[in-house]
Amino acid sequence: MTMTTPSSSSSSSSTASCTIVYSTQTGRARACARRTARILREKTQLTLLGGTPFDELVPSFLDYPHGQQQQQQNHFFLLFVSTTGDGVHCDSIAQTWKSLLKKSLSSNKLQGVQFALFCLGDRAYGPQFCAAGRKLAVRLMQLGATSCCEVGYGDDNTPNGGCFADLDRWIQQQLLLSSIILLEQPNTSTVAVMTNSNTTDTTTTRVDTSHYKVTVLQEQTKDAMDQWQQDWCQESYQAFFAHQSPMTAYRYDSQANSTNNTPPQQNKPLIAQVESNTRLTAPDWDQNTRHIRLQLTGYNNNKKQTTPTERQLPYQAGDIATIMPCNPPTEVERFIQTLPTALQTIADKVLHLDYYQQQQQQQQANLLGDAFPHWPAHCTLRGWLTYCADIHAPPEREDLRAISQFCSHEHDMGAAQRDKLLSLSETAASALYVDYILREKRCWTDVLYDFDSLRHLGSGLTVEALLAIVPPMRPRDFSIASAPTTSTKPDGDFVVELCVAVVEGTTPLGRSYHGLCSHYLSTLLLQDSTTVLQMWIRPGSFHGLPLTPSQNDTTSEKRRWFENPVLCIGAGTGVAPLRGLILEREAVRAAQQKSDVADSSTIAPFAATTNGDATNETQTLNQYDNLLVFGCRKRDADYYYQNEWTQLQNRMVVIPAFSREQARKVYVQQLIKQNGEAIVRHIMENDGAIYIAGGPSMARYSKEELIDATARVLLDGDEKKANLLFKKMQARGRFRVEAWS
Ligand SMILES: Cc1cc2nc3c(=O)[nH]c(=O)nc-3n(C[C@H](O)[C@H](O)[C@H](O)COP(=O)(O)O)c2cc1C
Repeated sequence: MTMTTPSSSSSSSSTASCTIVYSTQTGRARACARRTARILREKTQLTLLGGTPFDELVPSFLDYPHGQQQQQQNHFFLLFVSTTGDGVHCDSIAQTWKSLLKKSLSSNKLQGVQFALFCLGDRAYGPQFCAAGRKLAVRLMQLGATSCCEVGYGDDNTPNGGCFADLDRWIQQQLLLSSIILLEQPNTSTVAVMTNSNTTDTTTTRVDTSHYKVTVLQEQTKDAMDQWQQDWCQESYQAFFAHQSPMTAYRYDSQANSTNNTPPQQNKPLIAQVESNTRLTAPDWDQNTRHIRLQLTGYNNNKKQTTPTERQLPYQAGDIATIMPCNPPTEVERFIQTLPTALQTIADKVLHLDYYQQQQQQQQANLLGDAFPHWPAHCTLRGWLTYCADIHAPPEREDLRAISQFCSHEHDMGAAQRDKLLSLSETAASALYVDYILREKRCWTDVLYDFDSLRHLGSGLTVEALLAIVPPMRPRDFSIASAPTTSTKPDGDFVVELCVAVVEGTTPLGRSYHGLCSHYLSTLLLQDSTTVLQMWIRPGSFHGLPLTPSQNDTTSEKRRWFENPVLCIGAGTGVAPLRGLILEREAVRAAQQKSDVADSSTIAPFAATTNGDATNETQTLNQYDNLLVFGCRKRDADYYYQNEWTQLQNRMVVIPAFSREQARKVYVQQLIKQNGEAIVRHIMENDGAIYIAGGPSMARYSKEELIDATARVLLDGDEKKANLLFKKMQARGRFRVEAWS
């Protein structure tokens, strides 16, 4: 996407202009950017430019045209930055962030650049709350940029709307808006009160459907279920799927060797077949958690390489599988039934979709708006709804505003429904949005069903409008639970195992709901054993850990990796990447032992290390190279992989925290505190590693207990030194957190 530079497009030098840029992993920062753009359009004279992810910004910050400061003094960048991983930046800012960190940049590189920053995050991550946004603010200022407005913080857990509630406050309550007024009128000493602050005028926010031209062909095709694999539209769907690839996904060549040659967004998904899909939780337990084994075929690694440690593996322990789900036929049919009759009748006709790139000026006017250019060129409406449209997602408030214009005036309740949809998108009605959409988990289908004037005669809802409003299907992430070394077959095929908790339940009003992707995965084998699914593999926070000795390591260095103990801490499905790490360590160790024997090496068997000064407790833990502190509810209900740990009992110890087996709840962090001295001595004194996976609160409390124990046991109570030690361990790959909400 190419942008105009501020100087070339500001309508006059006294009108402020801003370029909107965002970084997002799951789309919320983009939704915030879109909402802000709409509000600014309604309430200010600002010229809005751009509306793009950081790494697609042209010119980038660093290429920002210098020497035109006079013209640009009232231009600013409006930035929306989400945090992911353990306090790190999202993929869509990776390149920009790398460039910004270059040591060679002078401290006035961004002089004259003004920015307003809204950070998105989750306070459950503790000190890592909005870490990425805060780091960006510091770096921009180090390079001479100035912040023209107090930094805004959005927390997922803020009552009545999460990040969006915080965003509205940031915009309205004299932060962003007042800064803009000062930019527009630099000599104003007092902030003007905004007029039309509660506008419900939709003329400025009408959905522009002119990007698309849909031709309905005469052919009719019934089979939507495997439509994406049919010859007549396969290429179209593949182009759409490739565009949904995560930026950091591995690219495999035709032989599926990892390769970096394919440009991002032309990265077709891998095709997997379900080998097995079994329940991990007890049959009478209300949580359904599955162990799913996926077979990826036809990926020949270099067969000349024989030992697992030398062979190029298709993924690394702790990597992430990004799965492209599809909507179940029943939900698609229900959605179709909520559409105007004219659309229902063409649901199975072949469609040809043309996308028109708008002229630059129009593009700016439709900033962050209504054009997704990558829908498949050939499909049916039913196929599009099955594979491409995220109709199971809750509509954002801006989406409700967008569809309000299609409430038919010919329907008795048309005007009232339009006003209702508009008010649901207003800041003042955020509690209503929370009650109606979030708490009741209403998705697109539910909303279209409830607002029946949208399908009434005269609604004007067309396929073009749906293409403009409904968001594209978003692939979902799952940590890989298997060890790559033992999952790779001699012919190059490989297996990926997942541990998936199926999201399902009942809302406060008694409506049942389920999570799209976990439900999709849970039903895969049940439907049809030949079903294939599409996925990518990408690195997660545990990627690149020192698990596998490199070929250049000396024998004694190789030995060290196996001798150093590892502490894994996890709860629930957080055990998935930890299982991958533990099994991989054991697989590499076994392979190494075999090759040591073959080499007639004099290396002694891998004996457990002991510590002369140890307490009884330490001596017990010290016998094991793998410690797992695992939290679940009950031993007989959801103690995942218990049998496997039993088989490894000579090499590992599990400290389970069963939260519901006694009157008072017990969590992993309490067991870490209880065993703190033994754990810390064993891990720290043997140059071990610590990996945590699961919910952000569990991860934070566990880390705090570990730091506390390290300070107490090893550093005379000096917490600062303990914190520093963990930072150093992190830099060496010896401490990592993979947390998700
Ligand atoms: C895997 C994962 C890791 C996260 N890590 C952090 C974190 O370290 N700090 C934080 O404040 N928020 C963290 N979050 C919360 C996100 O920043 C928050 O959900 C945000 O609204 C997502 O915005 P996005 O949809 O634009 O990516 C994390 C979320 C996920 C899914």
